[in-house]
Amino acid sequence: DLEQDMDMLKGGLRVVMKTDDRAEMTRALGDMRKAAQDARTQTPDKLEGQPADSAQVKDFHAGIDSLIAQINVVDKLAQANNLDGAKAEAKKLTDIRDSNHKKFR
Ligand code: HEM
Repeated sequence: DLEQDMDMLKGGLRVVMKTDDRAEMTRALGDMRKAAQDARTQTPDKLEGQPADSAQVKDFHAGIDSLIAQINVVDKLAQANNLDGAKAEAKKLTDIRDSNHKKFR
């Protein structure tokens, strides 16, 4: 469920910010991408009962999509073994998290 996906994102982000191992970082990013893709199929409690084509549901999907896009940016840097660059870009994941939590949590 959505809570599990969020917990996966949290664990993954912690690894990304901490690790100095390229393989470990890319694995964590893969887990985060999977969790985000699953979250996209869920409905937050706040949006329960909203039609699938409502502005709020679309905005939720857009928030998840921006998270996945930034995960991909971080992953490209990690793949290139630029772990410092990856960590710098990973800080933007927390901005995306915070702005979306304000709206949907
Ligand atoms: C790296 C990014 C993110 C992290 C680390 C993160 C982490 C978390 C955590 C730890 C929780 C609490 C889960 C629990 O109750 O056990 C949570 C809840 C939640 N998050 Fe995120 N989150 C992220 C991004 C997002 C994004 C992008 C969205 C929406 C577009 C979002 C929407 C929500 C919602 C709706 C809840 C409440 C879940 C519920 O209904 O119980 N999160 N998140």
